[in-house]
Amino acid sequence: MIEFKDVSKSYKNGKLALFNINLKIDKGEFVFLVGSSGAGKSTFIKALLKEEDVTSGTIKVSGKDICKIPKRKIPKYRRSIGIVFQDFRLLPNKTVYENVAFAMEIIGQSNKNIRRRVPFVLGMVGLSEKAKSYPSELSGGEQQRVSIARAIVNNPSIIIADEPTGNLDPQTANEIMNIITDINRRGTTIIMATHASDLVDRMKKRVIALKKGIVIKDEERGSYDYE
Ligand SMILES: Nc1ncnc2c1ncn2[C@@H]1O[C@H](COP(=O)(O)OP(=O)(O)OP(=O)(O)O)[C@@H](O)[C@H]1O
Repeated sequence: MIEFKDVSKSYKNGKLALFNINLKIDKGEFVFLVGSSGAGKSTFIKALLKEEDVTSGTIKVSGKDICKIPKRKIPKYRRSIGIVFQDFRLLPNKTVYENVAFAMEIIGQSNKNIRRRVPFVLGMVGLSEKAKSYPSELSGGEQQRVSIARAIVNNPSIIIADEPTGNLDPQTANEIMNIITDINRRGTTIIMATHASDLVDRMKKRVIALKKGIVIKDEERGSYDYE
């Protein structure tokens, strides 16, 4: 499903952020991406989203070399991936329902589909009762649930979660992990960058550790430690 082949990335200032990355992530896998600050996690994610071009090597997603996607088709490619951020990034003037519906509107889904699908995903993340609330009326955990609903509403085959529990207390973080695990069980590939060592150790999923842009560990049922 995802394949990095000899991928390196140096930024314009000469900083080498990824070096010779070779890895495959299968459909339906759950992968933690770990490493200290500056190790290259964000660059890895940006390369996958085509927000940054790599300097050399190829990245294939669902059999397609994403380096070759023409500019005008990049938005369509990005929409095949759901993204969850640490800081939620909800639209403050839209309700919970409208935030999720908006993700369907921008890809031209019919009102009929939207009316059917949005309540379903809000149910999946346990937010049916909050459909009419605004983000400012929600707890951090609830806001993250909305952002997860928005990420999955168009049925992406991959979800990228960049430190999704970073702003949440431990119990709320656990609830969010349960939701992400549930989405993974339904067949969605999950790539989650995190510093939450306790979560990584408990989940016993594949762990890819980066250090100075190099993969220093790639373990099935792995643990957080990477030194
Ligand atoms: N736009 C940029 N221009 C130049 N250098 C950059 C740029 N973005 C990142 N870097 C550098 O590339 C390296 C990898 O950064 P990256 O943001 O990928 O790390 P990270 O593992 O995501 O860190 P964090 O956990 O703090 O988010 C760092 O040395 C960083 O300073």
